[in-house]
Amino acid sequence: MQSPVKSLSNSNKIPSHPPSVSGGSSMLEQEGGESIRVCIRIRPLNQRESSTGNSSCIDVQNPKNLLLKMKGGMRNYTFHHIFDVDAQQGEVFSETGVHSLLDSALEGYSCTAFAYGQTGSGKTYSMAGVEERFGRQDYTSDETDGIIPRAISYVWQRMASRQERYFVKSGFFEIYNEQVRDLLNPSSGVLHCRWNAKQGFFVEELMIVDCTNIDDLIAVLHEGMKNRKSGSHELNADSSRSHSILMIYFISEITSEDGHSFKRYGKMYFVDLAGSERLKETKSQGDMLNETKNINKSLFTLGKVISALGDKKNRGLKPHVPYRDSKLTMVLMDSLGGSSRAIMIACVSPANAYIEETTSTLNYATRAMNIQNKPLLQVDNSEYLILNLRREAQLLKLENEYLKEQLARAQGGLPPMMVDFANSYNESPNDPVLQEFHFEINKLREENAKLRETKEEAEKSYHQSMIDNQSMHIKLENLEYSFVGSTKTSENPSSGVSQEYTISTLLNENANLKKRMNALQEEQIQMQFKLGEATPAVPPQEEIQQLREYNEQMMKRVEALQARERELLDHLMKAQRGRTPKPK
Ligand SMILES: Nc1ncnc2c1ncn2[C@@H]1O[C@H](COP(=O)(O)OP(=O)(O)OP(=O)(O)O)[C@@H](O)[C@H]1O
Repeated sequence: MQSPVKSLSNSNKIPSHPPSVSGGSSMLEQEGGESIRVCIRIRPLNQRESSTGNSSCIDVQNPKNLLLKMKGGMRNYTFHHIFDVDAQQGEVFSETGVHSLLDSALEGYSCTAFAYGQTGSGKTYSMAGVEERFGRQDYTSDETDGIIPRAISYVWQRMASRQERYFVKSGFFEIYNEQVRDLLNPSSGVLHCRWNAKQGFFVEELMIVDCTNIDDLIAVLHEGMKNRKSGSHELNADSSRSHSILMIYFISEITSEDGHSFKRYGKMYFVDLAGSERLKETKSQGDMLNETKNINKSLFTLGKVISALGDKKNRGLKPHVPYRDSKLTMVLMDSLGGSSRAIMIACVSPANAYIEETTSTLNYATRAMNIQNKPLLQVDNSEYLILNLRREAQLLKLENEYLKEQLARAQGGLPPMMVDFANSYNESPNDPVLQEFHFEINKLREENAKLRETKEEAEKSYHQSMIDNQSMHIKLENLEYSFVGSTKTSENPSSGVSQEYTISTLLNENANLKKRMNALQEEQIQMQFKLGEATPAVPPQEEIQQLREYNEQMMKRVEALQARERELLDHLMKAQRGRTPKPK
């Protein structure tokens, strides 16, 4: 496909750093969704309006607030951005945030920019530029170019600066009198709108062309604009009588260092809606009257959809949204309350004669600000696989860090919480990126197994300390028992009195030891209780060390007691034989 358009003039050069979409009022909502960014554009009063004595009924306070001068007083409106009458096309392109949408489309998201407003309010001018220029063979780009030609130029520059390889495809259709028509292949007649789980609503048998360069895409725009249904009426000599939808698909192929590639499917829709108009104002008759009725019907359905989605009462609920009531709302389903990122440009005339239409547009736009979308990345299956593996690797890394941290704190405890990764992924695909993930996961698994082993050893050593304590306790019990026996023996009047002091000292010593052993046992029970809990409680190294030292101390005391016992028994025996050496 050839086009006379080569590139945008220097005066229209797009800034290299696109402005943030969020600006002051964030596009991202706390609830996890993303609201539609709504901008208002006020066009200048036209000649007809000025000559009939109209004045402006809109007072722009600042880029976010405007006052509407109504009969009963002023009404304040707030939007994400307001373009006053003197706003230039380049400014509209940058401040609407279309840049950001295009960048998202290149990342694999679905995005939509749509223009809404009364007939003659500047929708086509904002979206495409001066309509009549598009049919001309000598068309060259200039500053009247609207959002779409600028977007094409911008996105082509962006693609050139990115590493990924992109395949660009495009289609252009219109909805006229509730019938879908292919703007690139008008002879194909009426097309059907179908639905499937993967794509949602889509136009069946629509011509989709490959665009290998910027000119191909510009040519799609020109061809479609030329074929679009238009008519002349009281309010607009070149009025679009249909809703037009230009679709641009960006299929990106990302190639990793090892040569593996996977795909992302991003798309950008530009929707130029037919005007919302009052029949009496347009003075439509015949076919045009029917068109106007149909336009209003589909816009009425769009209004119902916006109301259902934007009504704060419906937040968190699943209200009935009448998407299926019109072709327009069917094809916009994904853009409204779906998985797209979206921008609405609501165009208004400042003329006080149209204050009713302007009020209606501003109210419509206000409701649209409440719509929450949940943008989703469109990727192919292998990408999902990689994302899952990445997640798995991340979990293993976390486990690994946890184990290391626990080991650093202590040389004991229970095995950590286990995640059953073994069954979570059964495929062993051949491609290198996936293999690399498997390799990394296996490495982490091995490392984790080793860490667990070390922990188990530390745990065993801890348990051994416990067992030593217990056996020490038993020894002490036995020793105490033997002393109690000795005491009984010492009560024998023939045994003498000098040993009384030694026996009571030993008994005191034993009682103290027993107390300490009970305390130790108590500690041990608590430790066992801790170990039995779901959350692994690892006894700190310090604690184990203390237990060991305590064991050693007790061992010494037991040995001392045993020596004392031997000495005492010896003393008692000698005393019985009539020789009574003094105890030490
Ligand atoms: N901001 C603007 N600055 C200068 N001219 C404008 C501006 N907006 C619109 N116009 C002019 O006003 C006329 C009507 O605009 P346009 O065709 O874009 O309206 P529309 O909303 O698309 O109408 P319809 O719904 O009937 O197609 C055109 O001649 C257009 O060039």
